[in-house]
Parts: sequence; structure tokens; C-alpha cells
Amino acid sequence: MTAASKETLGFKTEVKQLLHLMIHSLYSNKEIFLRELVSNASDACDKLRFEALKNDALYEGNGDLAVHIDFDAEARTVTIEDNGIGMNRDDVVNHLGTIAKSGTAEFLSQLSGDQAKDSQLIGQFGVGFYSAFIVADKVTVETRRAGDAADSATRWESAGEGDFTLESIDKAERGTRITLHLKDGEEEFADNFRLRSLIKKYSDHIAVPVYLPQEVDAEDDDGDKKKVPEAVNEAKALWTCAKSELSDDDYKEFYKHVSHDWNEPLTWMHNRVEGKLDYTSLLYIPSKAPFDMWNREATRGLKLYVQRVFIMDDAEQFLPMYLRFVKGVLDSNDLSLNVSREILQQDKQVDSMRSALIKRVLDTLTKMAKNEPEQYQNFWNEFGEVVKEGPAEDFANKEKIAKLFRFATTQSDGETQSVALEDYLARMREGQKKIYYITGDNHAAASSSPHLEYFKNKGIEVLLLTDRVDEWMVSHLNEFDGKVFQDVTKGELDLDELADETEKSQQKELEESHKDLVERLQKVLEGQVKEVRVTSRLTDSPACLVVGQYDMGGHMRRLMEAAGQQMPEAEVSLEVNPGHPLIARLDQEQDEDRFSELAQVIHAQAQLAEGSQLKQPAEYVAKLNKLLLELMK
Ligand SMILES: Nc1ncnc2c1ncn2[C@@H]1O[C@H](COP(=O)(O)OP(=O)(O)OP(=O)(O)O)[C@@H](O)[C@H]1O
Repeated sequence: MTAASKETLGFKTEVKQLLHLMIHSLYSNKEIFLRELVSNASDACDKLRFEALKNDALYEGNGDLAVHIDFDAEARTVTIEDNGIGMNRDDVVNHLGTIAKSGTAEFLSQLSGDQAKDSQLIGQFGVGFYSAFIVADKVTVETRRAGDAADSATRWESAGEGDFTLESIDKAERGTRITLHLKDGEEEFADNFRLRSLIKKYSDHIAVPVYLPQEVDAEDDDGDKKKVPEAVNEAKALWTCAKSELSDDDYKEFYKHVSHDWNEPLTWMHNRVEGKLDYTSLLYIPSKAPFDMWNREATRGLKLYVQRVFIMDDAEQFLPMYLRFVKGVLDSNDLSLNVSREILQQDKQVDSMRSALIKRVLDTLTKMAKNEPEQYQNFWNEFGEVVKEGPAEDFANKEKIAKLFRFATTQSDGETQSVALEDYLARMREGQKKIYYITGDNHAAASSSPHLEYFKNKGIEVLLLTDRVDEWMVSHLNEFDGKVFQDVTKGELDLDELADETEKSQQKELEESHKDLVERLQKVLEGQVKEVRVTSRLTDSPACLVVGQYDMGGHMRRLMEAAGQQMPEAEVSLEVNPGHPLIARLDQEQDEDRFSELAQVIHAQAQLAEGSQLKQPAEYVAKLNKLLLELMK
């Protein structure tokens, strides 16, 4: 090998940042490097087995796939070697010099410098190969892609700082050998007992055997104790084992292997189905939302196996978008080994499996909500916003999904979304036929809206909807248990349903006695509001804005505008509260200029209370200041 074939390349900036972080924040969990590297080795064996379905020659005469771990206490090294798919030079540069995940920059920008918080975030990001640098100050990767010539292998070497070197080498066996040159103080890992217990702990149920050399009662050629490789793990894919053989810890470790998540799963579902369809599924619900849950390009889906042969990662067709946080494995005996993503999209059996998996997840969540409300609350806090996409995407399960929803309401405690629609129905006032809600940019804005005054007085509960998806969700859900959803800021207040006879006649009287005021206001606010009305929906506020029953609410409008959508002018009405001293005072104002100024201020305040921005805030401030000065005279 000539020296010229060795080149030095720089890591991409995000790799440098990630490495630095990983080394500093994951130090107290350093042993996980072994799980990550063995996980990658096992994935590499899975990939080879898959490619060899079409090209048996890739086995190069050896189809016994395995991972071998070895160590040298004197040299302070640990090696992890697999005979899986291996990498060519381009693969090495692409996989071990960059981070290909979408949203990486966004992830890095969320990091705070606080080690505990950051290690949690890195856990959600997935640690992977670079975790080797937590314990090693130099890592050597020697690898040859299956099917490539022995002299076209690659050696990658790096101290985990700014750069890495690449050189061409000869490697007789296909696959990847990773040598960790342990840092000072990390010698504990170059030890048979330590490695053995880590493999048992982290990699017992991956499908390939993991070997460690074991001394036997014989001598080798040099007269030293002879060592032979001994399989340390069960090497039986976890989902193929009977539930009774598995402990919770087994399931939890396997979750970390399939998901690359650092946290424990919230719960799991392991089912073997035999009948019209024949498959095994092992689905996990994570306890923490991944960093890229809102990234449209983020990978999602299950690991798909056919008759225990790995076929693909991220098979998306088995679960809908609103359950995109579910992780796990699906092993089908019906699908063909040649199945591709395109075929999956049109396959009837896939549709049936998908329906069954959705049902399983929804049933599990329903049970959790009933039997373990605290755990369910944790789930909802993490994933509720995603589940709210359900009614739009999965009409058939609309009712079931809606039962899982939790909301903050005018009667619940703080911002936590904890009230189920069934609880709401149980608390409905006699004669109440609708489910009332209000949308807002945040909890404080929604819960202090003037529109709620009437409902608070009447003791009618109102849902406080502040997630971006809410208005869209409600428009698809439409009703629950026969009760329609009604936005309290839309349309005229439906007194027929809520008020008694006295209130109704009072409202009529108010309208009669304030005809004049309404006309004057209408004139002054011409072009700014569609209509002015007197209302009994307010008690503490002088006025509020109301949009038409079928028009878009202010919250949704702001979201659309923020997303760059051109929105037509909204048609809003102003409702005034004649019982409020300001409105009473306004009614008596004889000076038309002053009347107009006061009316403009009241209109602007109604806009502010609703969470809107004023078109001419400076004009409002000037008018308000003028009034204040007059007060101080
Ligand atoms: N032993 C190996 N054999 C072949 N390819 C490997 C091996 N180890 C890593 N790779 C390649 O390097 C890529 C990056 O590995 P890394 O562990 O950083 O991320 P990952 O496994 O894709 O995802 P995660 O961050 O979730 O672990 C892998 O996707 C794979 O293509």
C-alpha cells in the first residue's frame, strides 16, 4: 500500500458538534457504545441476508453470519467484527463522515449546554456509531463490502476530533472490523467478564450470535491457554420467542436496539397472529417524542421481516401518520421475500395488517387511559398533538380516536390537557346540546377570552384548544356522541339552547332599547366590522369580536397567515355589552367626534383581547393616551 493512497478528510460541522456533545454528555452512560456497535453489526448482517436473497454469491461461501468481539488488555483495545454487508469507500465517507438524518441542524440548535438535558436529547436523536468515542481516543474501522475484491477494502481512522483518514487496504473477509483504542481510565472494557455481561445485558435478543473468546483446557502453538469463540447471547430474535420466555427487561433492551432511542418504552404489544393472515408484530410506544416528530421528511414505520429475514427499515405502510411515533417489528409469513415499497403500497394483505395494527394500538391506549391514567397522561403530553391528526386521516376510527383525546377546559387545572370528551359530556348542563370550545394561541389567551364570560357565569364548561392542529381536528371530528362542536367565538350566541325565557326577553329588550347606539356604532365602524350587535354573552368586558358560524376563526387565520397563506379580509361583527359602564357612557356621549374615538378604542381592545394584531397600533396608542390625559385633568 502506498502512502499516497492515504487521505485525510474533515468531518462535517454537525459531526464535530455531535461528537463533542456525545463525549461530554453521555459519559455517565458510556457502556452503551457496545450496544450501538453490536446493533450496527447485527443490522449489517440483516442487510447482507436480504441482498443475498437475489445474489447468493455475496455470501462468498460463508453464510454463517456472526459478530465477534475480542479484546487485548495489554494494548487496551476492544474489537467488534461482523461478516455482514460491509461498506465501500463511498459508504464509509457518507456514513462515518456526515450525519444523513434530516433535521440534524434543527436538533443541534435545540441543545442547551446543560449536560442532563442534552444527554436526554441525544438519546432521542439516536447515538449510533459515534458513541465509540465516549470510551476510545482512536477508532479504526476496516471494512469491505460483500462482493467487492479483497484488495478494495477501506481503513477509516479518527481520533474523533476534526478529521479522519482513509486508506485502501486488503481485507480477506467481508464485513466490518471496528477497533477501539480505549482512553486512559477505560481499561475496564478490555475484560472478558465485563464484555460478557454487557452483551448479555444489551444484546441478548438480537438475531445474530455474538461471540467472545473463551479459554479452554488446552494450549495453543505458543504454549498459551487456547481460546475458542463462544456464543454469549441467546441469538434468537426476540419477537420469535414466546412471551412467557421474556422479561420486561428483555423487551426494554430490544426496544433500544430497534428504535435507537435511549429512553425506556412506555409500553409494548407482542402478538402472534395465525389465521387468514400469519404474522408476528412487536409494537412499542415510546415514552418520549423523538426530536423530529414534526419533520415531514423524518423516517417512520416498522422494521419489516418476511419469514425472519430482514427486508427493510421504516416500512411506512403499516401504520398511519397519526401513529407515526409507534416503533417496532413486523414479521410476516404471507408477504413475498421480493416485496418492495411499491408492492407494499398496493397489497391487500398489507391493508388488513395495517387495520389490525391500528386497532391494537388504539385498544392498548384505550386500556391504558382507563387503567393507568397517570401513564396515559404522560403519553398524551408527549404525543397528543399527533393523535389529534387522527380524525382527518382515519375516518373509520374517528370515534375511538376521539375517546382518547384530552383537553384543557375552563374547569380543569392549568394548561394540562386532562379532560376526556366523555367527562365533558357527563358534566354538561341540563339541556346543553353542544360541546363548546374556544381556540387560542396559548392557554392564557384562550382562558381569558371575553367570549367565555357568559359560559363561566352559566357554569358551562368550554374546551380550551391551543394546539395548532385543533381547529383542523374539530372540523373533521364535527361531533362526538351525537353532540356537535361549537366555537364560542363564532356566530350569534345560541340563546335558544342556553338561556331561560326571562333572559331571552331581556335580550329582546336590550336590542330594542339600544337600537340607536348600534346604529351610531355601525356608522363609525363602517368598513371595519360587518355588523354591530348588543349581546348578553359578556359580563366583564365591554365588547368582543364574533366571526360568522362558517368563517375561519382568528386563531386559524393567524396560523395560515404565518404559514404564508394570503387570507381574504375576515368578516367580523362587533358585539357590545350594554351592561358595561363604558358602553353605557358611550351611549350617552353627545359629541360625535368623541363618540367615534371611544368606539375606535373599544373596537381595538376587542381585537387585542382576541389575540389579533392591530393594523395601526400607533393610532390606538395615541387615542388611548388622549383619553387618559383627559381623565387626569
Ligand atoms: N458494522 C457496520 N457495517 C456496515 N455498515 C455500518 C456498520 N456500522 C455502521 N454502518 C453504516 O453507518 C451508518 C451510520 O451508523 P450510525 O450508527 O451512526 O447510525 P444509524 O445506525 O443509521 O442510526 P442511529 O443513529 O439510529 O444508530 C449506518 O446506517 C450504516 O449504513
